[in-house]
Parts: sequence; structure tokens; C-alpha cells
Amino acid sequence: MFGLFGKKEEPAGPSYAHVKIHPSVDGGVRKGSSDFKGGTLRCHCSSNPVEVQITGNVAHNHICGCSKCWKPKGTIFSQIAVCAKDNVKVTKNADKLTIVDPSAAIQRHACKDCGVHMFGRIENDGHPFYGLDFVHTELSNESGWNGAEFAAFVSSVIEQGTKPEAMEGIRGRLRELGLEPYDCLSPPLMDAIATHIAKSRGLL
Ligand SMILES: N[C@@H](CCC(=O)N[C@@H](CSCO)C(=O)NCC(=O)O)C(=O)O
Ligand SMILES: [Zn+2]
Ligand SMILES: [Zn+2]
Repeated sequence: MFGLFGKKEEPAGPSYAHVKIHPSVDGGVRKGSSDFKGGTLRCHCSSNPVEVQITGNVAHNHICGCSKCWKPKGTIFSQIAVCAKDNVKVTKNADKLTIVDPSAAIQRHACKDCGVHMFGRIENDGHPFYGLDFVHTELSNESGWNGAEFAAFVSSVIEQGTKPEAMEGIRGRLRELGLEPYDCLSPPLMDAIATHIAKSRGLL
């Protein structure tokens, strides 16, 4: 097809703009600020909220379809990122925190009253991601956080009741947003996990 000025036009594919992924990305993914200093995460309690201070920016922010990550009400995906555990400090109402599943690799510390996950920590020092905490930047009012870069565990939404027929629209929308959908983590993170395993076996 040749349009005005003889420029080749790609045939318009279907638009998936009506498919909701997560409030932080539905209007477009935000780029972070390179000089961002960090911010405060607050749980959803209207009184005595738990506060967690994060120093510096986050990395590998992603949309996650798994059943374990906290999501806002009515949302089928979560948004979750990592930062160094030493950059995470509980500054208010720490007594309201409880570990959701002590047997999970990521120990998610949630507010007992509102259920929001404030940070997820890996306590096993043999785990490939030991030293990293998992956090939800949408719990902060500050802007400048690095936005989502990809979508992980996308097929896992089916395990929680999403119809398999909806997946074409979900993956289509994620691609429209520039968030490549994966059914595990992104290739750089999967490579990091595999490298850690190979090193622990003395193969690298
Ligand atoms: N199908 C499962 C997948 C759960 C899962 O493996 N989740 C990942 C990603 S969480 C953030 O990216 C994981 O690493 N989990 C470790 C843990 O939660 O401790 C499901 O949907 O439950
Ligand atoms: Zn709370
Ligand atoms: Zn997850």
C-alpha cells in the first residue's frame, strides 16, 4: 500500500488499547530519571501506613503475571522491580508487617491490615538473586522510577482464572506497550540464573 507522498504504509493491525494490563503502564510506560534519588513506598492503610524508604532507583522493573506478586484490586498483572536489599529500610509501622509465605524463595513482607506487599527479600544466600529485594514502585508518590521493561510469567494469569482466549489480546497489548511478553523471566535474567547454576556446579 502506498499512501500520501508515496510512502509505504504497513497495513494497520488490530489495536489492543482496550486491554487493561496494570494502571502504571495502561497509559504508556514511563522512562525513569537518571538522577533519581529514590522514594518512600506506603501501604494502602488510611491510618498508620507502613513506610519503606528506597535509596536510588530500581532495576529490571517488569509486569508479572504470577500468582505470588501483589497486584492492585481488579488488576490481573503486578508490576515489580528489584533493588539492592541494603537500599531498603522500613521507616514506619514495621510491626504491621508479616511474611506471606515463609517457604517461598522471595519472602514477601505484607501489611497485616491492608495486605499490600511492601518488599520481598531473598534470604537464601545460594539463590541467584540473593542480595536483591523485590518492590512495587507504584506505592510511592515520587516520579522518576525506572518503568517496566518487559512482562514475565504471562501465561501464569491463566492459572488464576484468565481465559486462554484472552491471551492474544493480552500479549498484543503488552507488545503495543513495548513490553515483550515472556512466560518466565527476561532472557538477561534467565541467563543470570543459568550462569549462577553453572558456576555453582564448577562448569564456568
Ligand atoms: N506459575 C507460578 C509462577 C510463580 C513464579 O515462579 N514467580 C516468579 C516471579 S515473581 C517476580 O518476577 C518467582 O521467581 N517466584 C519466586 C517466589 O515467588 O518466591 C505462579 O503463578 O504462581
Ligand atoms: Zn497497610
Ligand atoms: Zn511475580
